[in-house]
Amino acid sequence: MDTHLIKTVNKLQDAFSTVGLQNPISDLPQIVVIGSQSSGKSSVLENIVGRDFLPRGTGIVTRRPLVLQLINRPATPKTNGTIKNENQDDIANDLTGGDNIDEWGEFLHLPGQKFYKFGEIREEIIRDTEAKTGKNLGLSPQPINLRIFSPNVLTLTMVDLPGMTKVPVGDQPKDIEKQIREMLLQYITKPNAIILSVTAATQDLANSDGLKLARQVDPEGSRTIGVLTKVDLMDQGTDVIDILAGRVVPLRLGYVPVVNRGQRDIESNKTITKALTAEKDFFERHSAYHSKAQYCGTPFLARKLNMILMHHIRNTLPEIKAKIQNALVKYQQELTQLGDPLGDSPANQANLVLNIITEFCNEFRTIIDGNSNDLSSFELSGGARISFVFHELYANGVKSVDPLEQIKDVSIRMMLYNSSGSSPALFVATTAFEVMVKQQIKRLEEPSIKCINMVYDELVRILGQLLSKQFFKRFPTLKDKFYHIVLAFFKKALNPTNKLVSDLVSMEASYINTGHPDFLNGHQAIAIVNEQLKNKNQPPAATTTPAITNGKQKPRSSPQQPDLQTSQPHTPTEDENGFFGSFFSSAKKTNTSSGMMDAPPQSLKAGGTLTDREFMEIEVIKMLIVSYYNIVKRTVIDMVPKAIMLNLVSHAKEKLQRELLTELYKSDVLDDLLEESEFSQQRRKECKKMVEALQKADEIVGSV
Ligand SMILES: Nc1nc2c(ncn2[C@@H]2O[C@H](COP(=O)(O)OP(=O)(O)OP(=O)(O)O)[C@@H](O)[C@H]2O)c(=O)[nH]1
Repeated sequence: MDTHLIKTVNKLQDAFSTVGLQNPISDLPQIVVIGSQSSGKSSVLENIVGRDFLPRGTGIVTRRPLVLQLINRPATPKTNGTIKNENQDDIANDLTGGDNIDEWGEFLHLPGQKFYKFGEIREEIIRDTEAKTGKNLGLSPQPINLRIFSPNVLTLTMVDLPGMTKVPVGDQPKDIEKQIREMLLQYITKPNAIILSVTAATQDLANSDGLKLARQVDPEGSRTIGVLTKVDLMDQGTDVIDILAGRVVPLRLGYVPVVNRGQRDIESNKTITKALTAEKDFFERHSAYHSKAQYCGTPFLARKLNMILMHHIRNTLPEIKAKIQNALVKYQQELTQLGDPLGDSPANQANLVLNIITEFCNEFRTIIDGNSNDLSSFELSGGARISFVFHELYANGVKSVDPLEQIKDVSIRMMLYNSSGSSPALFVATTAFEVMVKQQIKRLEEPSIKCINMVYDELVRILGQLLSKQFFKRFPTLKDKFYHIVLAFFKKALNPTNKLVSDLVSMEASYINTGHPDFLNGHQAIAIVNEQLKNKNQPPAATTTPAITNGKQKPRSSPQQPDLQTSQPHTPTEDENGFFGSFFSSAKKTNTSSGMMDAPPQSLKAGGTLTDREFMEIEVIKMLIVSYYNIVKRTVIDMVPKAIMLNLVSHAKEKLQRELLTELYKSDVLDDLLEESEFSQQRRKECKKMVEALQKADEIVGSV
């Protein structure tokens, strides 16, 4: 093989292996040898490879495909430090099978076994062929896979195939011709196969089986080279000049006449080197060829192949160049992101910390305000999540609190008794209403505090997002510090926020503004309830009369109170007219029966059937509670988010930067803060190495 081609490919392969990229030219065309039996295919292949390792001879010799992978590997440096010359052992290794530690063969079916003697490779091919096909000329499509490692070969694949034959002999099946054709087609149909169609010059070219088959898969002849063997065996006075001139069966890539070793040469162990010299002499001395001797013989065939391979490589170069360029851009970008290694200059360090703090805070504000560059279209982020907490979670949480859920009619009744003190009340007790509504307002503190915690969680989430930035990967200590400082800052802001929010709720509870324009006044409430009472006392219409709860209407009957719908309408007695009517009436009954006045029991409870007045009082109170509660709900839904924004979110937006600067922008901590992570240091080295290697690779590709 052309050493220039080998060197070029090696350079490209080196360029790629140093940068760890998949080598795009590893896929060089396969060279496939086809032709009639004994036309000299194996001989041609051997001459091209320059090694004597294939079984050759008369009759059918190649009976299984031989897939020969040539693998280029660098020569082992000599102990004296000089690199071995590529060709220095060329002759020594010939036929004799002399050992060369840099060249060996390996069979797929004998993994791990290295064959340094090429004669032994041939023996193994014969042994394994017979093992699979028997000794009696049988054929098999099962390939023998052989890899040859050498500094002197191109990494490419060559395939030696059984010769085409028509008449079965020995153990061969009747359709041997068809079977072989199919076997060959499998290999030559691949578009990257270069077909070496071998025909003995002693044979009629028009009947060449190899050419006919090649034309089937390559009608243009763009990848078929005609090889004419046994030119030395032609009758005196005949030659292949007409064929070479394209006057017989023209081929775009032309024909190359060669002279391989004859059977006698093989038997006398003539070396390839000697055979090549003899071939050269033959063409130079032959009267028909001597003027065109440079276009004849194995070296010219090898050059032709090299040219085709070079052409292929040139075609692949733009792709290689693009791959190198892309990788270069990628690594250069990463290198820029990693930044330069920091010098010890305190001014540099301080500047960097300042920049990181500024960038962090800007980004933090941007995320909260929703102006971030990487806005997601899949999920809510940053400020939008906080807004969701306020307007969905918190607002709905507050709206769902039912003030009457915890207020039973009996407790209202009890409260009414108690709030009127020792004198019977004249009308709806304001005190009872206020006491009850205040208790209910206090219940709004819990969802409000929960809302603060949810917003806090969102801030921590944003913090996590920001800490995943590249520069924090580079400085783990700085990242850690940021985390703790910012978290502590948020936590500190929680206290005034909690205080402000609970104060807001307390404010609501501290003064019940019955003069609020939206508040349902007592008269309206009484009118509504009176209407209900009227309906109640007119059965059966009363059965549909609802009581008002939390602004909604629901059936009034409940287990805690007598079912007013079923109790008979009654005229209130004198006793029952007071708030304590029921109680006194029952107490009186007790006293009358015992005939004496006992001390009141330890625990006194209001009981007995509700009077209409009590019913009215209870319903009015409930209605007022619901009305007032709705006003308070609206206020907290409006105010609590404002309080959280003021003391937590906006506070962070405004004051976080100062906090970070106070804590981090100090000369005595800079050294520790900016200690780079192992990862960054390592990665920078890797990237630098890659950039250098890629630049070199780019140069190499440019020079090919
Ligand atoms: N004199 C002479 N003999 C040749 C030439 N080429 C091949 N031979 C002889 O022809 C015979 C067949 O050569 P091989 O290389 O085994 O041919 P093949 O095409 O591989 O044979 P099969 O694999 O059996 O089809 C051998 O005895 C070779 O020595 C040549 O150019 N000149």
